[in-house]
Amino acid sequence: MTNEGDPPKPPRPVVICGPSGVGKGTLIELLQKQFPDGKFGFSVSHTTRKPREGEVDGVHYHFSTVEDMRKEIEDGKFIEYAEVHGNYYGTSITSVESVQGKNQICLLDIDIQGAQKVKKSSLDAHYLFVAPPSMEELETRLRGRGTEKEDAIQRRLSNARGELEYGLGQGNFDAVLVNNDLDRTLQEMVGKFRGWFPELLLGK
Ligand SMILES: Nc1ncnc2c1ncn2[C@@H]1O[C@H](COP(=O)(O)OP(=O)(O)OP(=O)(O)O)[C@@H](O)[C@H]1O
Repeated sequence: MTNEGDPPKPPRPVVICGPSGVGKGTLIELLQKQFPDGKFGFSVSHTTRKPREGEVDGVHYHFSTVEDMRKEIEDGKFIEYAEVHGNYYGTSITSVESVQGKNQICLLDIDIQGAQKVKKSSLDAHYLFVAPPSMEELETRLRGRGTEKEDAIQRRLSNARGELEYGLGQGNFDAVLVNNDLDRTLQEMVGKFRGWFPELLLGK
């Protein structure tokens, strides 16, 4: 029950999942460019992996250490966390709250393990899965990005099979997009968002 004096309820967050290299980061960046007036905010995850070239602490990730993250996890500061490809990744309560506090649609770019935990949390989110047109194309993108060594690429590709199976499973996501042509996928994504947030995304 909401009373007149209550602050407005923030928009529901959107969890965006998909195998590494499928294009989640690229799509989120383009989405934010299409709506430059701050309709969307990005929940900045924590990670213990090393920053890639050009990645900025507090913008792309909060770069942390295994020791610090374990402590904060124990202290209950994370909505979800997971060990992926040998590193910890997690979403802190504060990072989502700081976006919601600005009344923005909070975007969470997280892996399947994380999404499953978010589903069990009190965060009432929409779930979007991004799939590659094929495993071959996913491999091409991962290699083309040039940010991982061979063993990391292999690990990501082998994880991708299980992720795809879950992502494409009946009822696991509210929407599934196949990221073939980037521009088209972006427009499909915008279409889904318009359906979920009609009043927020009017006329854009
Ligand atoms: N539709 C597309 N067609 C061709 N290349 C694409 C497309 N979408 C993204 N890419 C390219 O694929 C590579 C991987 O994209 P991106 O880094 O956004 O993936 P990601 O899903 O965010 O990966 P990670 O989970 O590892 O961060 C990038 O080099 C990007 O430019």
